[in-house]
Amino acid sequence: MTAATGGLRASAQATVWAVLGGVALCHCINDIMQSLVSAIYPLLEEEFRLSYAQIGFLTFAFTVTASLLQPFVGVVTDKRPLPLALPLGMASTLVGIVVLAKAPSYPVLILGAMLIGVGSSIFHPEASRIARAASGGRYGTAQSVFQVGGNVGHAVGPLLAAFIVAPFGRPSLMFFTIGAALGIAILWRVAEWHRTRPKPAARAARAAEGTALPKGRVLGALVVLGILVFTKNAYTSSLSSFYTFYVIERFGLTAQQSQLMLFVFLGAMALGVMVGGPIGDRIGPLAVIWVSILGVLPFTLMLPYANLWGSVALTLVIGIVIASAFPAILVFAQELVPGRVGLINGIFFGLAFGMGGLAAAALGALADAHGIEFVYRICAWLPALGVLTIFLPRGVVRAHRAVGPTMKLLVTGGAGFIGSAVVRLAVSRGHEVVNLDALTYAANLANVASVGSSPLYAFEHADLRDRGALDRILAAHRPDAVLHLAAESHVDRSIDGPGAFVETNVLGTFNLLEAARAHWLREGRPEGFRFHHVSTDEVFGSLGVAGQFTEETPYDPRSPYSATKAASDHLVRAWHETYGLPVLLTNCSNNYGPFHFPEKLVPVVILNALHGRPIPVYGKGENVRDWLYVEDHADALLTVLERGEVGRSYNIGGENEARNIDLVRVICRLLDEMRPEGGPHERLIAFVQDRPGHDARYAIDPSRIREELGWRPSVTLEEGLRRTVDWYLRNEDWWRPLLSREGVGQRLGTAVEPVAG
Ligand SMILES: Cc1cn([C@H]2C[C@H](O)[C@@H](COP(=O)(O)OP(=O)(O)O[C@H]3O[C@H](C)C(=O)[C@H](O)[C@H]3O)O2)c(=O)[nH]c1=O
Repeated sequence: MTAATGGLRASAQATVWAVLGGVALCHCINDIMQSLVSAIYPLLEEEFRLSYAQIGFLTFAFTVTASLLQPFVGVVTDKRPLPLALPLGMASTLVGIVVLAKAPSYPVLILGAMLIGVGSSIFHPEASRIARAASGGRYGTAQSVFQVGGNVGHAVGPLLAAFIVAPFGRPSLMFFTIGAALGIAILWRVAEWHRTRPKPAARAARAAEGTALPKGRVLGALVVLGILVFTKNAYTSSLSSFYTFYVIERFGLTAQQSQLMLFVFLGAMALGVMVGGPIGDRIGPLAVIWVSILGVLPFTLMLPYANLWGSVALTLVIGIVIASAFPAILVFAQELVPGRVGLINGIFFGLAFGMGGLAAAALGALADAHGIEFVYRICAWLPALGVLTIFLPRGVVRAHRAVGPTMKLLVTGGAGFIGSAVVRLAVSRGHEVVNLDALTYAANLANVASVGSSPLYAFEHADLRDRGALDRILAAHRPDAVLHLAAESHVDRSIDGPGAFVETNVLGTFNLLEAARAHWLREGRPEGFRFHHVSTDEVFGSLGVAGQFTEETPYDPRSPYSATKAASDHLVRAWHETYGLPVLLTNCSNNYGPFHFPEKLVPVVILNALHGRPIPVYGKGENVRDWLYVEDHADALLTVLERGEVGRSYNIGGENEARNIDLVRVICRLLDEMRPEGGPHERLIAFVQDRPGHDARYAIDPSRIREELGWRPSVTLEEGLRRTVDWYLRNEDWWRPLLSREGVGQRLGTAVEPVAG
């Protein structure tokens, strides 16, 4: 790999870290103020003679306000960014602190706590969303950085309380307002950045964020995650609310010493959230949730039996382990409901605060009745609820896991169907991506709107036939690899007008090879450079009833389209043999999935059925294709790019062979279930004139990629089609404008007379 390949480019990295650092700092200041609510409890108890129940209720007043407001803030921020949210949130917390410092009575104390709750509810969802938007796909790390700010704030709160509030009394809270004013100034800068960054239209962004699981499973998984948030927060918040009393009672500590003990606990939590996110980005958030929620149980059970120093050690471990779950829970939930990050943040922060407060109030009453130790024994068992993680769907987070070192990729055809899936996945894995696209009839920038504002993404409007433009773009961006997907791809169109296919697929690939070779030489032939040509299994011709295409199958293209792809494959191999250009080739089977342009079989069937129009099946529908879910294909392409052997080709198939007619029937049945209308959709099937030279059967032998690179498709055809149909049902905004594009909805590929000229 080149020197640049090992990490993100400096500029993008600096932007990411500057924004994340700013958000974390603001979070820290905000949460220092917030944590003072519980840190001054011993003082309040002394001054106002409060019972545990009243103290619990104070926490409840703070958290109930925060939890009820946060989902609303989340919904608003999904619709449009709120540049004032962060300063406003901080300002409200600030006023709450002043009220708390001056409060003459218990009811005014409650008012102060509620004002701090309002501040938190405005602050948290939006700050977390900014962190995610700036993260360049490392969502876990972004949540960790954001949350470590909060946890450091929570830990520093008791420390300040120990040395300032405890000796000098409540009015010293005013000191903190000065620090908070400083925080607002920094926040203003972050908010300014947020306001001025390019924003994709919210709807297009939602449409572009990929598929989701069936609604029932999403809901079930969200409920489980909600219970885990409850577990984590009821546990940590009730522990921290009563910690000071617990250690005072058990070990006879002073108020100051008890605050130091609280600092150990909250400081350990800061460490926990710091490590949870990056580890989650590596091994998957689900694994982190498992380890942390279940792993904390034995340590908690030991706590009531430990001596003072044993308690300090256990407190450290418990804090680290339990807090490492939180970034992972949040990232997992965000992945479940793509495009609704604000809402999910709102619900989860709301739940986190609300559950903690509810638990504190209830446990406060219990502590009055049965003693503080009893409360501990209840808390100890809460993490057992972590067993519910077995119900969480594993597939959701697979695509978002960072793999290998990051690179700067030039992706051609990144506004197309397969290209855009590669762009989205590559950005989500932290790669920098330059999307080069000519924006011809099948391209659509809405396909990449979800990454459009990422600092890792850039777009270049250029045509492969323009060699000058290719040289300029390669010199300007200096990519570590070229992933070449741009092509005219529709077999029917190649029958009606083969010229465009020869120009783009053959001459375009030739131009790109030459421009890439010049770039590679200019850069000093970097060892890690790759030119990856994405091709098709159609180059191998047509199979009979048995057999499969291997990488050794002789080329036998039979349509103008496949002939041009075969030609470009040969060019790429020749550039490797002759000039030593480090190339990779992949030949894939038929793709399907979200963002598929409505000229190919799967979207044609879905949309014609939805409109009650005839579903055209060529010939008798007995032709067989091997169906590959597009997001699996994108994953395979990045796998080959990262680990494939130079000069080698890899066949990528879905291990899902089906006759066209059977596939069409499955889609009809899915639509009967998901959008029942009139009668069964199968009634719309119409057998029409066959495609000239229609290849009978394609089937891929995927042994090489499976055995050498360990890649396999992740979804069955039934599951992939269900996701696809669901996506089209939910994304009319995306497909509706495409219906008026040239040739869509018409029968193509029957013009066998030569075109004049
Ligand atoms: C559009 C249409 C197609 N068909 C039949 C024709 C084929 O046997 C099968 C799939 O046709 P489609 O045009 O969607 O895809 P292929 O011709 O197999 O080619 C596709 O998969 C390969 C790997 C690529 O490399 C091509 O780029 C890609 O377009 O359904 C119908 O029966 N009715 C229709 O309305």
